Amino acid sequence: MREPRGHYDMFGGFLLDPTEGGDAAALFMNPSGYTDQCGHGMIAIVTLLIQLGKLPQERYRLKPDLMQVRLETTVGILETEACWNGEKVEFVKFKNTPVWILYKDLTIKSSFGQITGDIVFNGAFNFFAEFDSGQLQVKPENSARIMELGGEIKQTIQSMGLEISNKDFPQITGLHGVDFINLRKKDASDDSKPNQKSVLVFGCKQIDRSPCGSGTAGRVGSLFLKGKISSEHYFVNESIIGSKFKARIVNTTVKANRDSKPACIVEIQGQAHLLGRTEWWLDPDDVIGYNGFIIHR
Ligand SMILES: O=C(O)[C@H]1NCC[C@@H]1O
Repeated sequence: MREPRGHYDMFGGFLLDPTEGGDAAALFMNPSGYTDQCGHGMIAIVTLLIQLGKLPQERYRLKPDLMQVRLETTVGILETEACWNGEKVEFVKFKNTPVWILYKDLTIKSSFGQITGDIVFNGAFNFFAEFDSGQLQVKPENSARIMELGGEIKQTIQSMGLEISNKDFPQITGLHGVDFINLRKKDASDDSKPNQKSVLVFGCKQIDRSPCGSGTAGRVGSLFLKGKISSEHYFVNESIIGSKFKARIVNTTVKANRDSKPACIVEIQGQAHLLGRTEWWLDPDDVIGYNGFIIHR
């Protein structure tokens, strides 16, 4: 996702042929390299596959307007359901890979002061921390501060020598991102308003524009595992630019990390829109554009 074709915060995915019985396969990437789970990318890819007619009509399996699509990812085959009205995909739901907590209530020192949060597995390892919106509000105007602090927190955690790995997916190690959360006051049974506004700083200090599908699963799953929310209601997470994902706990009896950790499965619902199609060319004489570049922040 490098310049000149992409930009610093751009997120992408390769659509690949399935090899393990799924309907399609996806490999996600950001400017710092490949990444393991991407919820907003899955919602986008399923929308694209259906709206461009890449999946046969006989896959209308559940109800006339609900299609089941199985996506192969680096964290296994993930089940999705898409609501297709014959013209557009109205929403996509997917069941995230099991969420579990690696480190609970970890306190670290930072230029912001002491910050306490959890390191959670949601397809990658992320550090989730709540911030008082009076002190640090999740909004585009604060993105430079959030980005810097996210990079600092990630570096601090990485230098602590903590074991950050998953026995179910040995290829996934280390911290992927830092999730900044502002809680919203609302009645838990109100399923329409956001429960929180959040932003994930991931990779080499990229700012997520989406509410982060896998991160929303990580946050909701860890709140459930800590006994802070029930599985009865939807949980709505709002991104830094105001887009929203809805989440709900759909399985509370799973175990993860080779059966050593209590885990849960969270279903995420969101919407994507197709923007266009681009054709890129590679000119071997173009010493800059051939490999692309990023200007680190
Ligand atoms: O939606 C998500 O899950 C992704 N967003 C950026 C980083 C995460 O992988």
